Amino acid sequence: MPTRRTARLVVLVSGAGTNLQALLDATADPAYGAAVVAVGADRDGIEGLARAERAGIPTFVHRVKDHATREEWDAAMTASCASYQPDLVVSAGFMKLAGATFLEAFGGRYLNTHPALLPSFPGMHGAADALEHGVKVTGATLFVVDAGVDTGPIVAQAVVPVEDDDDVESLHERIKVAERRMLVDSVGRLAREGFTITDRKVRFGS
Ligand SMILES: Nc1nc2c(c(=O)[nH]1)N[C@@H](CN(C=O)c1ccc(C(=O)N[C@@H](CCC(=O)O)C(=O)O)cc1)CN2
Ligand SMILES: NCC(=O)N[C@@H]1O[C@H](COP(=O)([O-])[O-])[C@@H](O)[C@H]1O
Repeated sequence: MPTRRTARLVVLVSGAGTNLQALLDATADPAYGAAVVAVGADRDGIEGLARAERAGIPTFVHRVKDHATREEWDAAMTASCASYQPDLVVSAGFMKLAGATFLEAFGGRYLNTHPALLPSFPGMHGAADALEHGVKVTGATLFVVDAGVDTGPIVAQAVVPVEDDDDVESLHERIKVAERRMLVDSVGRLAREGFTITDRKVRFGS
């Protein structure tokens, strides 16, 4: 990881892209230390891609159904990401699991933000699963993606309360407020300070 030049980020999205927007807003300040150089998606017509286009950031889309196999889709995602020479790839609401080819190219520098306090409530419905379980606090986790599902080394976590009258939407919105702050703070630090991973412990600094 560079600690002096501006780090190059490729951000992957599948939906609204509010986490992407938080990164785009932060990177407007050169002192942040990182720039979004491309945005990738697994589907067309999403607000996340529109946010990138409005910001003048190049985009790419690879739909699984347009590829003969999941491995070919994974290779296409890998090639498109690699063409932008990212220092970090950030999955921000990207609803596809990365395969072996992608992890071979970007393992150790592929980050994902998840709407629960991992290792509790992994998968696609972190906020709903936490609410259904009846926990009193939940939150968001930024981690370095590995071959498992939401099992990688944890970079940062943010805690939010669960209120008695929460539904999934109100809880997820509260999580997303804390999540965006955590994502922006942590990605900036990773870019400016570098990081090491030893025995699952992620530490800032090189
Ligand atoms: N190899 C990994 N890839 C990714 C991880 C990960 O931990 N390991 N995290 C994700 C994001 N994620 C939750 O945080 C997540 C995304 C998607 C799925 C999933 O089962 N997706 C299905 C398709 C669902 C759909 O398209 O509607 C799939 O990939 O076939 C689970 C967890 C980023 N990638
Ligand atoms: N398992 C992946 C997952 O659930 N990701 C979640 O999707 C939301 C995307 O919001 P956004 O599109 O507004 O950034 C975020 O809360 C993110 O953690």
